[in-house]
Amino acid sequence: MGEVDESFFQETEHRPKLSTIEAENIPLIDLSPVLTSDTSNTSLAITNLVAEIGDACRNWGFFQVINHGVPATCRENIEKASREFFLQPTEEKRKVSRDEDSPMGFYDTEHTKNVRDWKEVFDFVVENPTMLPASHEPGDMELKELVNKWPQFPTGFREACEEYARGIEKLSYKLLELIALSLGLSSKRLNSCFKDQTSSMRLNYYPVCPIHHLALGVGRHKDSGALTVLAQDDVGGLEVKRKTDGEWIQVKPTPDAYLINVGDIVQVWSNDRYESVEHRAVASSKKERFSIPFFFNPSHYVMVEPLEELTSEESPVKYKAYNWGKFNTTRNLSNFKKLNVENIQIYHFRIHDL
Ligand SMILES: O=C(O)CCC(=O)C(=O)O
Ligand SMILES: [Fe+2]
Repeated sequence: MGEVDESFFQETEHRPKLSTIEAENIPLIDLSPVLTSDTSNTSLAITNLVAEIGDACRNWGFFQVINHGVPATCRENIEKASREFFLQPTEEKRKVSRDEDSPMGFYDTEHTKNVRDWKEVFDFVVENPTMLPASHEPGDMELKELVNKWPQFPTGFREACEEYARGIEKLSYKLLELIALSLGLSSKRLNSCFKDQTSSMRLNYYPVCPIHHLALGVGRHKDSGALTVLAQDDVGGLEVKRKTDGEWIQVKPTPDAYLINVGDIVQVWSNDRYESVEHRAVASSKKERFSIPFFFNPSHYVMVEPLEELTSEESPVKYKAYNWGKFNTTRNLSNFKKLNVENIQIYHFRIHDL
């Protein structure tokens, strides 16, 4: 990481608090009922599980899952590969640097809400290549291919990433189906939106931070996709904005669990029944931290809008339809540089005169 400069400094109101509130941890949900049967099963265990997921999505927007079916070795392999990759000298990592034309790979100057994050990342797409709009201009129909850039070292890095991605993708479909059921939809109602998925994965490395009281590992934000499945190590640092009072709550890491949050797309599909909740990661002055989010995202051509089944005269449509690919491409522009404009957000598509 380069010299400490003011681009890392959060505005006073967004700086981390020195003491965080001890609160109950966010819900921990046992997925074993869907390990042994599929989501079309109507057993009492599945009905109860669906109700738990619905409550967690409504009350927190976040939950943790255990007995999720992802083999422990998959996670161990990618965690080891990630650690070995980031602990290499910067010039080695820069061999797979991302840039505007080829946005997958290594990056250490990301900004969230125009403030630099205290982290390094490595990004890859789950389908290689992935198609996305070439530009954010609404009239431009040209597509571009996102292609992964794999480092030569550590050996086995690519295999570990690809194997883990397949395991988490399977879990993501299960979660999508459970969330659909919890909204009163059929379990497979949303699956076709992911036919040409634009899902991506990120390896996050948060180095020890000497200015942890001024900077954040990742600044406050909401995830713009459908679902995020996060593996965090045992250091901790992720904070979630509690819906009841707006306080930042630390998510205590649970061994072998994945942390799930619904993103903006689920908020729009559900017509605000489930909200995408703001979160951030504090940086530690003592320990480096690693995390791995999987961003489960639909095909670029999906028009995101409230689902017909969830709107009615009593629950009128709250969002205008938007094209996911264009939204994503516009959002990604701001990750590369400090912009003087506000980032695109779903509330720009909100219908105000209800
Ligand atoms: O590292 C974490 O705990 C959170 C990362 C995150 O929120 C993100 O990359 O979107
Ligand atoms: Fe996030």
